[in-house]
Amino acid sequence: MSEIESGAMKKATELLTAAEMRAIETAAMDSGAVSGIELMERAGAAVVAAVEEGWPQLARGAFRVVVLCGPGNNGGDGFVIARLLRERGCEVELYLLGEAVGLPRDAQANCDRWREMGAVQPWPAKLDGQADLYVDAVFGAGLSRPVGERVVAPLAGVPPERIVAVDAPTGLCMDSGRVLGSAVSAAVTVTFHAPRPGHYLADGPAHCGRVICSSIGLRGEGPRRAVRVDAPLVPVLKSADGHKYSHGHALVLSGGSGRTGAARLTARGALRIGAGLVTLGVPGAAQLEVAAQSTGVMLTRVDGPEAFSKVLEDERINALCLGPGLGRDRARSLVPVALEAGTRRAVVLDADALSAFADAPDALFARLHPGCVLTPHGGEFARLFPDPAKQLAEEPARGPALSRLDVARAAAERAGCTVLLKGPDTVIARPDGMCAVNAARYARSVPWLATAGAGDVLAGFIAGLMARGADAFGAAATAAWLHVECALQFGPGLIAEDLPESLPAVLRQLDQAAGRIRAGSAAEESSTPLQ
Ligand SMILES: NC(=O)C1=CN([C@@H]2O[C@H](COP(=O)(O)OP(=O)(O)OC[C@H]3O[C@@H](n4cnc5c(N)ncnc54)[C@H](OP(=O)(O)O)[C@@H]3O)[C@@H](O)[C@H]2O)[C@@H](O)CC1
Ligand SMILES: [K+]
Repeated sequence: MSEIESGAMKKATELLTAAEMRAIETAAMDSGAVSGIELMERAGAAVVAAVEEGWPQLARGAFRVVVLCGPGNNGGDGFVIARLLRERGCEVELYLLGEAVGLPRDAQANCDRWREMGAVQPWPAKLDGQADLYVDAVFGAGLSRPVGERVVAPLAGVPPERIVAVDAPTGLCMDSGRVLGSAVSAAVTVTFHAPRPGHYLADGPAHCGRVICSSIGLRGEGPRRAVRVDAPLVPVLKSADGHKYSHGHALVLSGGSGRTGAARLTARGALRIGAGLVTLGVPGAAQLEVAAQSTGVMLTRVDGPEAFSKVLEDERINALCLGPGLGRDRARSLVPVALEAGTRRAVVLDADALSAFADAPDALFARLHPGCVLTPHGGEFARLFPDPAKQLAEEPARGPALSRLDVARAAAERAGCTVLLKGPDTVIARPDGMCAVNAARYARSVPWLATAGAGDVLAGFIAGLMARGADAFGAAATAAWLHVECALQFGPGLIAEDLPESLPAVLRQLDQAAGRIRAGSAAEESSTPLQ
């Protein structure tokens, strides 16, 4: 079920890095609100609750569990889980990586409690794979270096459907979703307080299975430097009193004859998302072709930079999109004109408008402003930002590993504008470091969105929202979220043309969900008992 159907309408969920989570835990403990041992007990209990839900056969008895504990507090959670499952009548075996001497204090205390009911066995070379459940409590937030084969070997032959991971599957970096050395793959990953970027980025989803985020009674929030997008961040439903010009005018620049399809998709996207007017800027030779294929979109002739400047004398044109099917030569001559108006005009640069500047990205960056959005896929990103891309491609030597958030942030700072780095884990970064992740993962997985022209529509969605007055970051994050919702709405077999056409159904659901919330609050208001 897509999240808009849930009616929850929460716009975004904070994603905490391991260090941010540690700071919240430490602050709570320092304030005296809770002790480390209490947090560990709650964490263990949360995992047991998830196990009871996911493995209902536990309640029927004769349930055999293997718990693998590491040398830190993740292992400490493992001792709690072992004890609680034993108390529920399970047959529990526990193995510890390393020696009990040297465990952190809270983990040590829980190790001692476990010893009153069971043995702590030395690390096995392999396991028989016959238990009903395996608990991976080896490493979590403290993963500091690549994991050796010896660590993951016991779980090597165990099917992921029988593994529950505590906080993260061992070997997965929670900040980046990257594997350090080797990593466990689990059916369920239970994390605490707030999800982490690594549950959504890179390899995270392939290793986590399903993510359950459980409260352990902490109240603190992090610095909100990264969020997962759960709903539109900017208004997408139109108010009743708008006029077409109050919804802006987007101009999409097209390539020449035979290459106008991409820009037409972009324009359609901008129109569907609610720009008041959308015009395609087309070279003379392609005018007939575009006129024959486009309805609802206006046409204007733009042969070169001079004609483009002339068209831009119309101040009502407040958002531009250049790149889809534009051709690199045309991009090189038109992009500087598009950026001349500075922050007065929103500018979305995609595809050819990015590749055209691969040899001289600094010339492009010098002209960009906070009203711009760059929408590179991985290859375009590497051409414009070779240094961060190269660092990201290197095998991580220590944890936490460099993440897609880190490189998108670096790119946004360098470019001085919003950067949307495409992928199933699309990252949108603002120059001040704020990031949003639009995760097409887990229940929002849409492999059929990898289709020609889908990116052109996304650029149109962004330009359309910016024409309507949205800020660059909010427009990009919202467009990315809606793009995935459209793909979910349509389902397999989707082609790019279907994306704009799926938008009305998505918007209708948002409208209905908003209506439900309004109706809900009205009901609450009127629920005072009658006198
Ligand atoms: N704080 C709290 O109150 C709460 C915390 N909670 C739980 O604690 C977890 C975080 O605990 P943590 O910080 O102790 O880290 P953890 O993941 O156990 O690993 C650290 C140990 O592993 C070692 N090590 C690392 N990588 C390695 C490698 N590749 N190969 C070999 N060794 C390696 C590392 O060694 P070192 O780097 O120090 O040399 C160190 O000994 C968190 O995920 C959550 O489950 C919950 O109970 C809620 C309350
Ligand atoms: K773990």
